[in-house]
Amino acid sequence: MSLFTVMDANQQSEKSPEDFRPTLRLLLVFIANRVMLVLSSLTRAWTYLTKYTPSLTGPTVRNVPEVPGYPILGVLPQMCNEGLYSSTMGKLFDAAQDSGLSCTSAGTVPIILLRDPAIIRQVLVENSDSITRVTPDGSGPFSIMYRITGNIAVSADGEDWHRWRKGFLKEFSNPIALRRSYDDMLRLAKKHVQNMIVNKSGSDLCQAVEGYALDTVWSVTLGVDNISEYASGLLSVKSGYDVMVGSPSHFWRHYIRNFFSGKPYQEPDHVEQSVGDGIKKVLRTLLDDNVANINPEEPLGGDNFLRSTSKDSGGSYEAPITEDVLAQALQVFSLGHEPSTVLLFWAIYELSLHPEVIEKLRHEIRENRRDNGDLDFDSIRTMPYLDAVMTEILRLHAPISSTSRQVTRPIVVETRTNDTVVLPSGSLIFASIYLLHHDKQVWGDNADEFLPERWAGRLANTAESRCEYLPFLAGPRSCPSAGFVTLQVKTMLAVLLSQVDVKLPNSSGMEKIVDSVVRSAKPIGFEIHEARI
Ligand code: HEM
Repeated sequence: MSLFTVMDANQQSEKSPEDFRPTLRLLLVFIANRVMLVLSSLTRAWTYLTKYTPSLTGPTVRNVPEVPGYPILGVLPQMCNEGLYSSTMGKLFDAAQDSGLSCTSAGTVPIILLRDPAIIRQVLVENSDSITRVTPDGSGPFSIMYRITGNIAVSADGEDWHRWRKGFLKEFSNPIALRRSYDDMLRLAKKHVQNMIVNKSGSDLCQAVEGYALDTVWSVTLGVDNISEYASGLLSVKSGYDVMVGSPSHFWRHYIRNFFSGKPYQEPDHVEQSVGDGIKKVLRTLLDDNVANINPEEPLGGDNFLRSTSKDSGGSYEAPITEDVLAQALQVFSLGHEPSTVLLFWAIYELSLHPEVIEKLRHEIRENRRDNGDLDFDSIRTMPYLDAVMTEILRLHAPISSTSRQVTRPIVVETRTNDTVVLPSGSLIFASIYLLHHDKQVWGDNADEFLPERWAGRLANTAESRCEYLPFLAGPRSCPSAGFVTLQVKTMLAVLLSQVDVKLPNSSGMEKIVDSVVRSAKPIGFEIHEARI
């Protein structure tokens, strides 16, 4: 019976004081129970606070300009997502104008923004062993991804990371492997452009190019080239994952969920657990359905990334899907097609605004194509204007807008104003790739303009090693698939430009949003007009 059962007035008047005793006892037990719950919650809150926030006095970093802290950053999702990326990052970036870096705090954790390329280099490249994406106790800026997917190349350190990274470099960057994948890439680009021609128009350009990005990456990964035709399960678990990984306010939601369920901070909360289970289930089905392609002892079928991973990690005919195969498949799931999709979207968008660039590209394609109309692997990799266009699109529209790390050992850096600064252990460092690529101090007054010509006589590699240009980051933790992505996007652009004009009738005043990647806030419709060049 509930304590608060409503009784009518007559019934009550017939009760003697004795009758109320059991109810009174129950009430006292209930109150004592609540008091205990509040006390234990407060104790747990205090333990959490003192454990995960090193001091409660609010940090500052000596010799670094400060902007006001955001002690409850992220409690309100909207405030956090917009606050961090547009407002907070912008303020930090402005404050770093003279010295090249600036700081604020979230709660009591120092947050340091690196603006100057030379300082970014000192931290990300020269001190790469004093920073991490995920600390051994499971915190750090990539901890959400880590709790959902478990250890994969992007979150791992040590032996696992070495082995997994090597696998990616071999299959997604090595020129011999890229040459091998090019014919499939070209065939898939033609297939997807043909679909666009047949459909004539569509309401969402991003969705239209996503199929190509998915098919090409899984063709190299698993040796199947029509994954986009049965990818609805994959895409729906992916969208839940992207929202979570790209949202800084998720840190707080996770903190609150685990706090109330009494779980340690490092463990996945129930929402993360269910997203992670969903991803693993969909991927497992995909791998099981294509197990012959992974089997290292299967005589038929060509090489692919997961088959060679199985071979290298002791897979057999009976058990081809090893732990390494699962980890690498999860990594491809996590980063494999979304950034390339938005990159293709931004490339088509930018070209639609610049017919003069299309003309120059078409001229270069005509000069280099073979008799059958196709560009061969060597030409597409070395055509200078296509390369400049690609580099400029990656500068203006870097799909991954920022990077962050936790400092594990104090790092000493020299500022632009020749001060020496110590970045304390435990602080979070950020570099905004988006703002760096639009920084007038680095790129001049025309930094916001799409100008492939700026790359004439300027090497992307040099800009990258100076940390002025970081679409794929630089240093030991840079993207190991940059070679693949560049070829993938160039191939699609070359096929599109050879066959069609793409018009985007409603794209003016486009707004961007930032979650795990930078994308258009609204779907952008398109029209396809055949064009023979
Ligand atoms: C346009 C497409 C892509 C862009 C712009 C891109 C960019 C990046 C960036 C900026 C990072 C560093 C992230 C950070 O530390 O904050 C990264 C890491 C990584 N990317 Fe990519 N990426 C792309 C596509 C891919 C693809 C297709 C794959 C796999 C098939 C991939 C696999 C990885 C891996 C494994 C890492 C971690 C590397 C390590 O820690 O050693 N990326 N990527």
